[in-house]
Amino acid sequence: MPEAPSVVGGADNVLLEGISVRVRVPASSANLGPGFDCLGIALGVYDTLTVSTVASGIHIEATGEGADSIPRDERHLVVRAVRRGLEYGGASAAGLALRCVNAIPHSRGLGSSAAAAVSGFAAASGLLAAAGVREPFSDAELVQLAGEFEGHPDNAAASVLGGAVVTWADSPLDANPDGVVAVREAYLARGLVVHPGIRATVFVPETESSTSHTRGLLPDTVPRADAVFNLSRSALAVVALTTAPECLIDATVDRLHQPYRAPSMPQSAELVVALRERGYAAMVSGAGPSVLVLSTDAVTDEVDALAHGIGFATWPVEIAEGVEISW
Ligand SMILES: Nc1ncnc2c1ncn2[C@@H]1O[C@H](COP(=O)(O)OP(=O)(O)OP(=O)(O)O)[C@@H](O)[C@H]1O
Ligand SMILES: N[C@@H](CCO)C(=O)O
Repeated sequence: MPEAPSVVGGADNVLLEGISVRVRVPASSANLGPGFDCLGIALGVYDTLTVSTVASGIHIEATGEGADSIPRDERHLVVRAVRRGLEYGGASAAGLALRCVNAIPHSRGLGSSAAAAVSGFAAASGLLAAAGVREPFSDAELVQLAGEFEGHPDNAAASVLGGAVVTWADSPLDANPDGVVAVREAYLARGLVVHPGIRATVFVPETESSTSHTRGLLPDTVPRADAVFNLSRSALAVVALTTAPECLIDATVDRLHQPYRAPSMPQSAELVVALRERGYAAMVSGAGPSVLVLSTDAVTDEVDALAHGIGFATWPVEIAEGVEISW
């Protein structure tokens, strides 16, 4: 089993002013139907971020998605991830200047918060490397750091590694005098080689949906038949994504989360049904309300018009490479 990195560190090195790093991070779609919390795919919609060390304070210039609503101080998700990443690498910065150009829509099931976390840790990695403090973080470290920080390693791993991913968590057990306890969740991931014929289309509504709200709609226990159903379909999803795209329709049916979330996003549920009736492997993207189609053919104009009629924009997107860091 691959080793998860250990999250330790301090803030021994204060980085000099004038170090800059640039990051480009893709959006992602989690679950891919049945693979609740364990499958994801990177999508070619990108946030770009430039982070520079400055003498003091937090300076944030943001354009694009979320620019009107995100905080411009230490509460900013990317700032928090950069700070945490520097701490993990044994350093700190007196001040940070961020330039964010955001194209990933927020709260639509396209992994914006995971991408923000990944971009922050990737920026910290670049700053540490540019300053000569340490080697850049490995992909495994980025998955662990961003997964732990943001809570959705299925999104985070896709944004780190690109392509499609399988993620899993492991809680190593530690014996202490009071008994055996789980010490810490380790987040691990492996990439899949996506069949070259598969393309992605996302249908994005104007309406937002909070992931924490729609997670709260899920039951704590499910019928065994539904669990078995999803086991077989998520195993099939790995086959369909890599070697058998003709199985995508069967491989993207889910009984663990979409049925429970459907009442909170009726248009998404309606669009998934309409697309599947037309032969497309359609599913809610992550926690919704966007809808993802994986197919070998482009969607038709009729589908585009149908989606538009119920408030969704049609975005054909590439299956993306993972995060890029330059300094
Ligand atoms: N680039 C960003 N910069 C700062 N904050 C961000 C950024 N992207 C997302 N966020 C924060 O994350 C929130 C969205 O998180 P949420 O988990 O609800 O949606 P999501 O990540 O877009 O969807 P999902 O996790 O279902 O794919 C935003 O409201 C904002 O507070
Ligand atoms: N697997 C998570 C993804 C959230 O982005 C969910 O469906 O809640």
